[in-house]
Amino acid sequence: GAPPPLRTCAFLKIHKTGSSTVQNLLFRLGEKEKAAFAFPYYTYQFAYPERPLLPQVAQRQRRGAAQFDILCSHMRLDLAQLRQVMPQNTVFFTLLRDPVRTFESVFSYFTATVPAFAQAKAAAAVARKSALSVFLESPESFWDPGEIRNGLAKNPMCFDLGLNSQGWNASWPEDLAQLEDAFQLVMIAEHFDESLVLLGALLGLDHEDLAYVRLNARSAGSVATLDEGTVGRLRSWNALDVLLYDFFLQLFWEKAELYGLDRLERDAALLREAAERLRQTCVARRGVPPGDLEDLLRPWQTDTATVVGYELRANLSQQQQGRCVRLTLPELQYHKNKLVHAAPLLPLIQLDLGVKVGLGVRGRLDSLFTRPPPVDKGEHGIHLHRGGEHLRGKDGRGT
Ligand SMILES: Nc1ncnc2c1ncn2[C@@H]1O[C@H](COP(=O)(O)OS(=O)(=O)O)[C@@H](OP(=O)(O)O)[C@H]1O
Repeated sequence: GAPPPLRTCAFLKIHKTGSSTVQNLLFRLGEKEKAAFAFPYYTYQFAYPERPLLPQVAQRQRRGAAQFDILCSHMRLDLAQLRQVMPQNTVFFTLLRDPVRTFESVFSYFTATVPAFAQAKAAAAVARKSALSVFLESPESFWDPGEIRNGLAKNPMCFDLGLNSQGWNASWPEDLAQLEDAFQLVMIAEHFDESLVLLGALLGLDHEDLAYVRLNARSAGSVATLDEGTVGRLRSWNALDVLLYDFFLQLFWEKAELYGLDRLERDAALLREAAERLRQTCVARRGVPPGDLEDLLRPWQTDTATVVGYELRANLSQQQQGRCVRLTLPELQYHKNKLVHAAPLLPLIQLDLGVKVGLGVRGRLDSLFTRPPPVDKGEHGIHLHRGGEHLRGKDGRGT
């Protein structure tokens, strides 16, 4: 018979954990299943790092759908609002990565745009040291916790999870318990394939559905080698992310044992084979520098990190091309594509305020990615990219 429909799900996309790879998989699945996406009305993320989620939700596909099926764009978590947007039976899941690797990646990618990092970089130029080492010598001296754009400068995973990420606080155990309760699965990037197998079990997906290529990876030259001292300083600066990760890593292995460790390894191997087949079909060259990539497949670059991509095979059939382009399509292009081809969008969320949002006209959508964003701090509490330089940067709409 027909496969069971995809379960309704919300993926909290945490920066620099491998989240674009998971998101891409959800986009492809959702498209195939004609799912109703709750996606950001304006751009590729929901008001980040602010948290007014509701007014930012728009949808496409399955016109007249009574509810959303998938949500997977960047936001800073606000569980209450997320629960209002998504139906009650939604599967919540997210992905964590080793906190040292995560922070190194966050630092490298956002050096110029997170103020605390930018200051360290300026100081480093004078001291002729690396920005990261200067930052870690005295992070407090660069870090103004009152500045929202510094959210990613300390415990970035906790920040994206909506926690108080600035330091130890009394509500921590309760916050963790709440997350454990809310998320049916917390995947671990260091066990990516095993994580996907568990996700597949949760959402009713098979190996072919779960095949992926690693997206949004930096070039080897952009990745810092970390000595032992640096690792220690990174861990102590991001102590809450370390606690968070250790907690969910343990939980991950408990889930893995319930699934059966042998079975998990077997299924992860099958998944790797499926992924390898897909790569063989699609990819001519991996690790391709941005200059060699066409616009459509070039991942967003920042001033301080080089992000590599994929060159597709030349002789693909039209059907293969559709599949392969989607497989390697970067986050911003996937969103843009959805937005541009989404006409007419449906007004979906009726705010308490009695204001209807989410209804767009085609012309406005088409220009979304070519003109500066509307700076609307206005009536409906929509704070688009307020102060979020890196966010503007990632859109490629800035300078
Ligand atoms: N499958 C898999 N397994 C392990 N690691 C992976 C995977 N896919 C992506 N990555 C790494 O994740 C980093 C990109 O994370 P995100 O996509 O979350 O970044 S972003 O916040 O959306 O910009 C980026 O890390 P760095 O290369 O260290 O920057 C990717 O290499």
